[in-house]
Amino acid sequence: MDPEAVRKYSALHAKPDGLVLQYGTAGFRTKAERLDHVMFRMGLLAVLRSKQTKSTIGVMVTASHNPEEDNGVKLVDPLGEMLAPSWEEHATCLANAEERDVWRVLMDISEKAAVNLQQEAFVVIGRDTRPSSERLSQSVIDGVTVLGGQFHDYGLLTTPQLHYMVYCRNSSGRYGEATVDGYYQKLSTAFVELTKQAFCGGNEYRSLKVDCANGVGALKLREMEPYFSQGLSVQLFNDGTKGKLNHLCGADFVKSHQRPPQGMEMKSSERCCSFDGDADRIVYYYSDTDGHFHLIDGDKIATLISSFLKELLVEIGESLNIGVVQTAYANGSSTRYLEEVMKVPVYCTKTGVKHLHHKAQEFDVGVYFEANGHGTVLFSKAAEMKIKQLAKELEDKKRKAAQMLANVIDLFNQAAGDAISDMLVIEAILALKGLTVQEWDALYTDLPNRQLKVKVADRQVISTTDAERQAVTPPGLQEAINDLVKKYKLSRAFVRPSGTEDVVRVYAEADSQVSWDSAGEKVGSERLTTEVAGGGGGEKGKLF
Ligand SMILES: CC(=O)N[C@H]1[C@@H](OP(=O)(O)O)O[C@H](CO)[C@@H](O)[C@@H]1O
Ligand SMILES: [Mg+2]
Repeated sequence: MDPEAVRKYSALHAKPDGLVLQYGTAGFRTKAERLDHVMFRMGLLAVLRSKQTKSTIGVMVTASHNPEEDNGVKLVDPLGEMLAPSWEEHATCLANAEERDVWRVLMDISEKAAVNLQQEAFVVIGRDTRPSSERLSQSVIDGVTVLGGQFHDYGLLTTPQLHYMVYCRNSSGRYGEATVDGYYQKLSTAFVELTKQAFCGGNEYRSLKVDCANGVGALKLREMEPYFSQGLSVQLFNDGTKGKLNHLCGADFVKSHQRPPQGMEMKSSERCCSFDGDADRIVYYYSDTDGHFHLIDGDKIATLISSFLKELLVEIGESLNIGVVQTAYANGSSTRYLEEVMKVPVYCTKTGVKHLHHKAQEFDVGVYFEANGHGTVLFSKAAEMKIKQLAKELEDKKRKAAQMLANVIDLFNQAAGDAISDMLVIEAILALKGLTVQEWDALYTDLPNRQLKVKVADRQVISTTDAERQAVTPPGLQEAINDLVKKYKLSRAFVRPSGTEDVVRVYAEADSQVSWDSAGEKVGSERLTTEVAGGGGGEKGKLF
């Protein structure tokens, strides 16, 4: 650790004057050309975090579903989870430090977090396919090396693959082998084992169209296909050979526009899905015989998965508890179905995977999904041990259920939501249960809903409580929402400041198309833009 070297290299990755960025819901995200200094400094910070935790730390260079010109970076903690909140603050502090203060801030962080500077450090790095990502990940490496950290650069990876690598390395290989081949092997073996019994019924379910958002998911799915092709054939669209990343395609586009991606040839009743740009989200959809588009989002994915898991848990007859975690964006119909029909407890957390992940850890089997398709299932260590033990011991029928659960545990990415892993789980469940995509969709009917983005002068004037479902400030806002919502059946609306974009998000749902349009429009444009934004920089809220 040489202060002079840090100063010298830092100057080569200088911070643009006056630029202030914040470590948000998913790390730093902005236009790629503003991020060089942030990358270098996150390399430095990853070394400190690695020393402090005496573990391998991950750095992922991606801006997920955001436009190709953007980029971003986030750190991955030892068990493959998101960076601890206190270190998010250190990250923001370091990213915004003036050039001359960088060394001092590093020392401050080391002192506050009791980092032993003599400790060795190891950092693993992954990146998506954006044109800027290779250069920016080189800046991360510069930061790591100048502080004397060791590193392994995995190059192109999906975000969940990087989380997987970190988890593997910190569990001495118990979770799996920390290579892409290890990832492919682990998931594919579990998938093939799980679906073995399904094939007696023929192969009609076994093909799937995948929109890869022109992102890294295309490369990785293509590499992986030979490992699982005996159980599933995938046809890739938007594979990056021509279109632009996330442009008119990908999970975020499909979910927010509720229409198919460009470049996908959909025939009626075919099962299709979309990944986002870094392949940690997935949504399914199909078009019916009348040509109507049907979206199957994260809520319906959570429902399918939890009903499958609940049946297996009942079958093995152990008292393992299961819980489903959602956010305020979950469709009211999904929550009602889970609670009232399936009798599974449902919990609501703030937006952002780290909140859901944290809550899901409280259960033996914790299912969490954001409506936008980011999610996974976590199994407690005790549940995993018990299930794997029962898979060897029990009499026939119960053993089969325990074996299925054991394979499901291996198939889910326990570190992060993962489009590839979720896709394989869903395909296995549909095959095992003999469900068509329409039958899955028919589990319940979504309440019509709408999201608006509203640009306001200062989005932080809005603060919320009750897992973001109630506005606390500015005064009067919640009362106005309540008055509106009262007028419509089964309706619900809330506003919150986005953690990733400079906008306020408005959500509204109600029992008919007419109601939600007017409710959404009213909450969105009238109240927010005229009163909350205070006339300073507010634009008319528009549907997107
Ligand atoms: C409504 C919505 O989809 N919000 C997204 C979005 O967060 P915001 O804080 O709403 O900007 O980006 C997050 C990170 O990708 C994701 O976790 C979350 O679900
Ligand atoms: Mg993503």
